[in-house]
Amino acid sequence: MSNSEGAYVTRLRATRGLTVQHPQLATETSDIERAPPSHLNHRQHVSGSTVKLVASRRMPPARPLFRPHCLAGSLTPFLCPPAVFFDAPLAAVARWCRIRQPLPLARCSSSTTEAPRRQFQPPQTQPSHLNPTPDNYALTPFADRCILTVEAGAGGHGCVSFLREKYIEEGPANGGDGGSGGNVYIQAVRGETSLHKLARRRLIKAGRGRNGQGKMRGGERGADVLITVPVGTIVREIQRHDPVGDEILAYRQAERFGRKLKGEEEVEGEKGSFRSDKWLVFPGMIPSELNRMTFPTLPPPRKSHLAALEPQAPIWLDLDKHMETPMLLAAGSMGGVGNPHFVTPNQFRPKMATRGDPGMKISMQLELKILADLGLVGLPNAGKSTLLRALSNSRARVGNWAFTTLQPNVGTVVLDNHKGRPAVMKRGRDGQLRENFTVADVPGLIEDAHLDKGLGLGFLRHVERAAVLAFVIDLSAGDAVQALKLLWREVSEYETLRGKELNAETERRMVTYKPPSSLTSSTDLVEFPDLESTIEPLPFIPTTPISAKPWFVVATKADLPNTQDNYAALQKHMGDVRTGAQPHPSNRKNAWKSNVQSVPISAIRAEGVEVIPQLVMDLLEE
Ligand SMILES: Nc1nc2c(ncn2[C@@H]2O[C@H](COP(=O)(O)OP(=O)(O)OP(=O)(O)O)[C@@H](O)[C@H]2O)c(=O)[nH]1
Ligand SMILES: [Mg+2]
Repeated sequence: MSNSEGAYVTRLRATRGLTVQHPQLATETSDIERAPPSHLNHRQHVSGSTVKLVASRRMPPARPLFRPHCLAGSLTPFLCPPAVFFDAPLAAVARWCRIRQPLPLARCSSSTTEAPRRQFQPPQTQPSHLNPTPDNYALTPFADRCILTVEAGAGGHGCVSFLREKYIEEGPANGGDGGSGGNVYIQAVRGETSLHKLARRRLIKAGRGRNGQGKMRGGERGADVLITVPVGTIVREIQRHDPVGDEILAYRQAERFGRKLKGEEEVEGEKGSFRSDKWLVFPGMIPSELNRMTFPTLPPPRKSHLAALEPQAPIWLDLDKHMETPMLLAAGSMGGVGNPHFVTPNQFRPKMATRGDPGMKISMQLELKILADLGLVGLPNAGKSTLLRALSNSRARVGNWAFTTLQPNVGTVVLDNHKGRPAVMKRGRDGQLRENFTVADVPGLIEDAHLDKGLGLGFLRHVERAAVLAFVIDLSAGDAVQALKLLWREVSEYETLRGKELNAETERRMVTYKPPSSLTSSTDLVEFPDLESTIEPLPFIPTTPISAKPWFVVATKADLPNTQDNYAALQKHMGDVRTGAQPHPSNRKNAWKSNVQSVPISAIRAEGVEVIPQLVMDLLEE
């Protein structure tokens, strides 16, 4: 790590007699040593029963990355950087600081006894793509759900204008009509893997139509917008504000029941009064003239003919296929009409035009149903991120401590780079030759993750969204069969929990059923309230049960000594599961076990990983 920007660690409050099990990697230690000086003495400030300090050039993130319960002995001021992780009770995190001195290993070694921990093993190889230093990573922004408001373009205003030429002092009306607003389209495309770009934008507006101009020139159409989302996105409408739609409804009702519309009360016959939201008048007009003016009946409210292509409200779309052409979400509104539209035998020079219609606003929740083709499930520090690096060009963060990965990393494994024969020739569901598949490396699961421990339920949700699961098991970290059982226990407990919640949710919705029209009340969305806090949670997306998904085991770190026996036991267990001698680790009846197998690999040396793409492709067809 270059030390130009300095190393950041967290200063810890001092207490006596506690153990510091030290920076685990030699690389990290040397990073700390090379870090620029500061005023702190580590002996006074490092305490706790176990702490791993890792230096990083990254500045503290703007938002907390950890939730309190994910750290044993929760840390109060919640500003943990990605670079620091504590895995045992500590006094508190005080503030950010720079380290002055190197942290000598000897001084920090244990004095009080703790539960025995795995001894630090220095890395064998030089830093490389598969054995990177902890600061060699790229954080891929990721979001799998977001709330988005789209607004179709408003129409441009009509124009009040008159012909003026030599010898024609008072020419006829020649104001052009306003242009219609831009449309909002949506398209699910291959290659997108995350909704983070949309999550950041929150509001997407199509362009407004331009106003009409003199000499009968119509306004230009507003610019359309296209929202591209990953394949497997669910779009659910939360609220809708459609002023023109409401007007059309009111107009039809008034026609049917013979009621007068707003603005027509005071006048007799067919003429209406001035409505500032509907009419535009000649700019040179004085107020008294305006008062004397009579306005014709407003033209009936209308929508663009494209509105017929909009999906029915409330919108619920399951975009699970690549779309060749975009789909219309909200059509732009119509522009206002120019003053020639109001010429009558009595009124040759009307001084009014109509304003363009306001655009429709729709608030939607977008959620990724499918995260990736392959999901890597494993205990913390098992080697998932290293495996992802070995399979793809991902630069997921790798570090020899738990919870290095805090958010899913989605990498793409290229099967065909168009430079020769594809690595694996398989056709996807759409009949096209597959060129790649995606792999999601999710944060590690720990015991009781289903009770929201560790990084909790959010990440089990990601596990649920992969088509095939790979259980990554560290052969050097104790009994591999037990580890596999523990992972399956968490996953299946989560499945049970989800089933219960789904039932409760269905019951609740059946009791408090609201017709869709009441959901789409147009008055709710005039301003943008904090939708995330106001909306009721939407129902879960039904997906295949986790235990019914195809899965296999990746036994990693097979390069380390004394791992053969562990692998042999695991292989035997897998054989037993396949033949039915042992129950499926999830203990579920309809669990998938037809072709379960284990693959021994060394991700750090990229050995054995080449069989995984073929295996995944086979399982994706199941
Ligand atoms: N010897 C050896 N070490 C490995 C192998 N794979 C990963 N490691 C090391 O194991 C440590 C943890 O690897 P990560 O890839 O960060 O593990 P992870 O499962 O992503 O960890 P979390 O993100 O914290 O859940 C790193 O120090 C890696 O260098 C391997 O095949 N052989
Ligand atoms: Mg990781």
